[in-house]
Formats: sequence, structure tokens, C-alpha cells
Amino acid sequence: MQWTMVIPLKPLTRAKSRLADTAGAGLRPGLALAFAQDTVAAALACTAVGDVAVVTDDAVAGRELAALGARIVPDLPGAGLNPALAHGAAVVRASHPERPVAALNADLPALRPDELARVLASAGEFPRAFLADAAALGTTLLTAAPGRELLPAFGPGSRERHRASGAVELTPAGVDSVRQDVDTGADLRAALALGVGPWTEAAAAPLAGRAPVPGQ
Ligand SMILES: Nc1nc2c(ncn2[C@@H]2O[C@H](COP(=O)(O)OP(=O)(O)OP(=O)(O)O)[C@@H](O)[C@H]2O)c(=O)[nH]1
Ligand SMILES: C=C(OP(=O)(O)O)C(=O)O
Repeated sequence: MQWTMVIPLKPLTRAKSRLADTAGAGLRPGLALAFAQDTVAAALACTAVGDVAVVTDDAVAGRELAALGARIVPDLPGAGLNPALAHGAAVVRASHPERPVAALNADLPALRPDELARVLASAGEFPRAFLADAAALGTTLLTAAPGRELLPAFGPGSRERHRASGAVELTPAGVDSVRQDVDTGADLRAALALGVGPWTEAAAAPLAGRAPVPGQ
């Protein structure tokens, strides 16, 4: 079974605002892009993935992620995350209606292709399914079988909303890299401890061993 991945990414200058006490405004857009590059590269390297679409209006991110092999779907301006995902799913389904669809956050810099394959194999058994994030409050991945609506309800506390919507919560062992989203400095340290991809490794290097510098 080959999956279509839909990855949302908001404009880099506004992204990852909760990293403000770890990385200043000069470093945050580069970090957000690096997270997305490592996420997209790992998804494209996953044997269970047929195609990857990134929903974004960011020109720089669009160029860089297209260079990796992602399809870029323009965002719905001002609509927000869940409409962006529903729109992205509809666009990709026009090309591959036979493929199951998975929404995946763009902030998974430790993502490993083999762990993503295990999560998708488990998701393939259900009409709709999701994986909780490392904090056990949110969601990093939501799936829908062919012909089923995705019905995304991402945002703070989304684990409970996705469960209440009838999606099956996936509980495979050993998939920490698919759960480890990065919202805060503590999340970034946890991702670095798991082992991040090359873009995040480089983008996070200036943060190592020193306090954040205001304005950077
Ligand atoms: N296309 C699109 N993606 C979005 C939008 N809002 C959030 N996202 C993406 O959705 C995913 C989950 O969002 P968050 O974890 O809150 O990331 P964020 O909004 O950059 O982080 P904060 O600024 O700290 O809230 C990330 O991949 C974001 O880039 C949106 O309006 N459009
Ligand atoms: C997008 C989500 O939340 P956060 O912004 O906390 O990553 C979510 O978990 O659905």
C-alpha cells in the first residue's frame, strides 16, 4: 500500500513561535525550514510512501521542499491549519484517489522512515486513525483510507478531538521519532537526543552550549 502524505507548513517567519526563548527571530525561520526538510526527506525515503505534498504559501520553503521531491500545494490564505489540510487532501486525491492519505506535521526533525512505515502499516487497518504526540496531548499523524474524509482537528489538545471523532488511536511500540514534534526548547532537546536529520543538525548547531542571543 502506497500512501499520500500531506504536510502543512505555515510561513517560516511566523513558524515555531514557542521556540522564542530557545532561538531568536533570526534563527527560528531557518530552524522551522530545517525541521520541514528533515520531515519531508524522511517521508520521501519511507517505503510505504508514494508521494508527499506540502501545503504552504512560503516561497522559500516551497522551493527547498520541491527540490527534495515534494509537490507544493498553495495554502488557502488565512484559513488556518485544518482547512489547509482538508484542502491539501482534496488536491492530492484528485491525482491519486486510490491511495490512503496521511496528514503529518512538518516539525518532526528526528523522523525515521522505518518507524513511519510501521505507523502507516498499522493505520492501514482502519478507516481513520491517528498517532498521539510525545506529550500525549496532541497529534502528529492522522490518516484516512481511500474514500474516507480526513476530518482534521489538529491544534492544542487534538488527541482527544481525534479520538472523539471516531479515529482509532494507534499504539505501536518504538515509534518515538514519529511522535517527537518540536514546539519548545525541551522538545528540541528531546529530538536532538533521538537523533535529528542533517538539516536540523546544521540549523541547531549555533544553539549548542550557549544561551539564546536576543534578536538572532
Ligand atoms: N499550511 C499551513 N500549515 C500550518 C498552519 N498553521 C500551522 N501549520 C503547520 O501545522 C503544523 C503544526 O503546527 P504547530 O506545531 O502549532 O507549529 P507552529 O504553528 O509553527 O508553532 P507555534 O508558532 O509555536 O504554534 C506545523 O507543521 C505548522 O507549520 C496554516 O495556517 N497553514
Ligand atoms: C498541531 C498540534 O499541536 P501543537 O501545536 O501543540 O504541535 C496538534 O497536536 O494537533
